Amino acid sequence: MTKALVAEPQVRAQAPVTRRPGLFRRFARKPLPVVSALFLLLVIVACVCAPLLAPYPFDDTDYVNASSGPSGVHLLGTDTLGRDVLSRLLFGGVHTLLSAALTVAFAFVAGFPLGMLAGYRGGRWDRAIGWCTDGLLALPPTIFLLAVLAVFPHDLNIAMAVFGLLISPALAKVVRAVALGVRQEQYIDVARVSGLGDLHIVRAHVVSKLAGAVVVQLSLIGGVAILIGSGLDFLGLGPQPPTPTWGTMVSDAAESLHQHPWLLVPTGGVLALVVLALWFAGDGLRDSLAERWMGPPPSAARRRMPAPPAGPPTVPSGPEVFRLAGLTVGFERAGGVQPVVEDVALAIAAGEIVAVLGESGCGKSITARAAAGVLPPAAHVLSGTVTLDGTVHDARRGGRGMPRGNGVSVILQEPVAALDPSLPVGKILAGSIRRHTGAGRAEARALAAEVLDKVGMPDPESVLRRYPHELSGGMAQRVCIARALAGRPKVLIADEPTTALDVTVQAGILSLLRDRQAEDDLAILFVTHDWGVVADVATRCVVMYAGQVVETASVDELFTSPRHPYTRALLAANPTGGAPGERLATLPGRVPRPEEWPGGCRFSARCPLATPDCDAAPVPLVDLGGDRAVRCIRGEANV
Ligand SMILES: Nc1ncnc2c1ncn2[C@@H]1O[C@H](COP(=O)(O)OP(=O)(O)OP(=O)(O)O)[C@@H](O)[C@H]1O
Repeated sequence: MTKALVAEPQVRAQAPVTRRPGLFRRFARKPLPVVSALFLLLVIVACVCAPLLAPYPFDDTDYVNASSGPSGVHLLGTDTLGRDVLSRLLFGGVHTLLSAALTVAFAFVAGFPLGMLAGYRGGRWDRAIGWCTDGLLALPPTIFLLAVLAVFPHDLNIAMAVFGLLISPALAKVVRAVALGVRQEQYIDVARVSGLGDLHIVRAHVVSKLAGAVVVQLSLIGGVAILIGSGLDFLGLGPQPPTPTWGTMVSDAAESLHQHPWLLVPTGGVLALVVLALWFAGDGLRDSLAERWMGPPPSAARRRMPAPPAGPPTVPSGPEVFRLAGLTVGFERAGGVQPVVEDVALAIAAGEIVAVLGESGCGKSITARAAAGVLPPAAHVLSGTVTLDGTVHDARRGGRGMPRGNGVSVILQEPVAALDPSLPVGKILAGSIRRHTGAGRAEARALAAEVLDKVGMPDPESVLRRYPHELSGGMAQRVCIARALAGRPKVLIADEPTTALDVTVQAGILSLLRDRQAEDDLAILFVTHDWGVVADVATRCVVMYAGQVVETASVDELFTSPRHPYTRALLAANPTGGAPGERLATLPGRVPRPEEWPGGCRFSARCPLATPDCDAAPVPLVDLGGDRAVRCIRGEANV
């Protein structure tokens, strides 16, 4: 069923899908990395095929031509014993490159999972892994390698594998730093709330962002390993003569430097060139990986006035499905944790849209995010419970155990930021669908097209192939809604989902949410600071001020008989309610910052009805019966 769009601009929808070149083609456009990679490939293949390609055995001596320069017989000349330099470089390369490959492999196997665990999990994992990696980095690698070689004489492979472990913290720290950053992206929070497991999120959303940094780090480690391994060979600690390695060849060349300086050119040259080529190729590969998901920045979102109310919302029905109780959330400030929302409680019935309203900084988003379990890392839930379908979950543990995706889902203010920029829409949606339905790849893609159709997306097949930055704000928000609904959630938490959108797009998204609420009996917690939106979609309203709920009521009651002076002042300042030419009332002053909250009524400094009694003691939320409650000492009298 395709819903008609409400005059939503489809400029980007009609643009042809940009086909991105694959990784190989992007890499092929970079001359220096390409030449470096080809050179490396040539060296590796030549070394591996040394028994076939080398013109002479590595220990074959030609005394007549000893210490000769390049010639037709010996392309790179001979050493002091008349051994062919090219042949020895080819045979020796196997040892040198193999030991470097072992270093890289051990560094990766040890460093990548540790860094990922520390960065993605954070907290105790991060601290514990940080101590281990710092301890490992503090070990002097040279002394350690000499000790290993004392136990396993001349076994450079074992020594370099140990070196891989010693240097793995360098990789772990890079992986941790990137994973830590990616973990804080909105699309990770949203993926978690849409029910995806950690393993899936790491595989689908984190690993791709790490690939570039890991490639560069591994190429650096590889280069350093070649140099360190050659250094150990140079000192005679590696394989013994006549077995060639690049390090022993440089050592031989250094010994005869005055008599036969040419010998240092091919031996030292190959070492330097291979290391440089490795680093250049690594950088090029990193850039090509990054280009895969770098698109033009999303167009700046415009904020406009809302559409006028479109008639009464669907009448709520059904039993309570979601309840937030005693929620207090704080942020660390100098001197301790400062609460920014306090003792917030609200409930939503199936098929009901509850709006959370208030000025900027009142705590609406923090409340919604705590309800969804997607608070910023710096936030601490000090108390509170989230009850979903009768089961109580501890909000201090992020509502751990609460069903995500098919229980609670979330959509946020910036739809493009909530979508992983490195994945096309099809993959983003299919991931959620497969998680919830167990469908195979092809089936999940077909279902993804269906879900997009259900949220009124024109030409779903084409949208599935697009990347987030190729979508308009309205289309991206529809994709977010489609993903949020893919698991058939009971509760949708919408944190200002239309604020960043154009007014016509806003109307389309609101109408879509109303449809889903009515047809799927969806309970929606809708954060907004816009009375127009409240009138348009909400059935009940929770007004917040300075971190507290100050009034709750049905939307009709709130519009006709607001009880709290703050609600009245907000309504009076509502631009959609003003008559043309009439001066709009403004709300003097500002919301006090959490550190400035007074002991009594938090609104008293701005309240026209304030008396000394208002500041005497904290004001409780008074139940007025039915849906109504108000936090004002005048309580019921406040009419
Ligand atoms: N990451 C953060 N670090 C520190 N304090 C924060 C952080 N995020 C929010 N706060 C504080 O928490 C309080 C509530 O913020 P919140 O974002 O919930 O307000 P809001 O009502 O949703 O405002 P807006 O409509 O502007 O989003 C504010 O005082 C704000 O300064």
